[in-house]
Amino acid sequence: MIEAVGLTKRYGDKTAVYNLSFQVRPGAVTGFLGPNGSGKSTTMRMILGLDNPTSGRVTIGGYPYRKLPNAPRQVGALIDAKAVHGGRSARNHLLSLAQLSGIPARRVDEVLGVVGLQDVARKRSKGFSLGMGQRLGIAAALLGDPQVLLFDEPVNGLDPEGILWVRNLMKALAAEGRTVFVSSHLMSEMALTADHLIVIGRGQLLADMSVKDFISANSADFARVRTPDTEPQLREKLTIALTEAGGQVLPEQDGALRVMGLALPRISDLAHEAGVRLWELSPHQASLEEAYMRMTQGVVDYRSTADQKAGLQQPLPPGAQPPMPVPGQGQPGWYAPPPPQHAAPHPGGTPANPYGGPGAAPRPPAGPALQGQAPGQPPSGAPAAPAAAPAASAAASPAPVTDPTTSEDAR
Ligand SMILES: Nc1ncnc2c1ncn2[C@@H]1O[C@H](COP(=O)(O)OP(=O)(O)OP(=O)(O)O)[C@@H](O)[C@H]1O
Repeated sequence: MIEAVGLTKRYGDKTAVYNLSFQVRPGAVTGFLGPNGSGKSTTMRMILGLDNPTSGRVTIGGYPYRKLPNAPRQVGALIDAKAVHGGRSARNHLLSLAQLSGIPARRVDEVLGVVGLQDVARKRSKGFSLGMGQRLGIAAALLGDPQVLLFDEPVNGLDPEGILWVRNLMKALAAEGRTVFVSSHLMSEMALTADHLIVIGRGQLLADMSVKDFISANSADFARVRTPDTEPQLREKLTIALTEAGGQVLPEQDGALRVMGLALPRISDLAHEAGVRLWELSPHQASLEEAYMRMTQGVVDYRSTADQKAGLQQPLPPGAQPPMPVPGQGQPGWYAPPPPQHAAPHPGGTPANPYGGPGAAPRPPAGPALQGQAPGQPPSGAPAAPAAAPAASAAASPAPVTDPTTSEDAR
């Protein structure tokens, strides 16, 4: 188990992580979510002893990483896939890591097979694509057959097939009873991969709950209602009737209405009483991505400006929120990792039922599980303006001897 208590990291007057407390348990994939610059990598680096906390502590199995007995066999990590000696072959890179940690050479070939790099094992890694580099980083993390695994943005640069492979690998590792902690800024990916979520914004804890609880706490049900396109006055009439009955009504981009706070039968009755014919009345559930965006919207450091001239972002009516697409998520299925240069048959996905139950009232964005300071209130020292890109690099740090992402030259 990984346990952080009051973890805080300051770089000068920049507070990267503030008073973070959480536990990452074995037997589950725990997703570590947050917008860019929210402190995920900094937290991971502190877990691995690559950065010292300004205050607070973080332990693995009760020990700080640097005091962990036989750390390379207990903890594996992918922090920066680029931190590899490019002149070495993938196999030699892994062999040198294995030697340093007393891991038998045969394990190198095993992990090369697991990540699908066996056919390019003798090629220099500097010729590797981003995705192949990620696979090599994952191979290094698996080298010691560790019980605790940390992956920082492991799907970066991977194609859809690679993303599915990583997803299934994480799940398989957790199913074996290992502790799997994986960071991402993509809620959609984490919703498919993780069992539990830790969400941070500007270095602070926003949520710590199971994916199931996150969905039920944050995915508001709503109804889509459509009146005849040919009679706009009916839409207006219905909007007034639904609003007077306590519903929240928002326009959808295609001319339909999004109605929250009223059950479907009630909407139907109100429409009937108002003499409004309906062309559509259907139950929907706001996507998890939308719930995550709402939760973190006050704590995003880097935000694009609208380019209305280019038509990239259309202005919405006053008070309206942008409607989101209804989710249709694919079902994961396990298959062996293919070599990166060969396309494997994609197992495809059966869309999950995207519809929630009708009529439930919308819940507040972060719900009861929202923890710590409110989003949008940064800790002292956290600037509201965009900061410089992180300078953190595993290669430049006093790394533990088997940190798989550390350049061998740096050791
Ligand atoms: N060595 C450093 N010196 C100064 N500031 C740093 C350093 N490392 C990180 N930061 C700052 O701390 C904040 C958190 O950075 P961090 O890389 O941990 O975020 P992140 O959530 O991993 O972001 P991303 O999703 O973009 O990788 C950022 O504002 C970053 O600029």
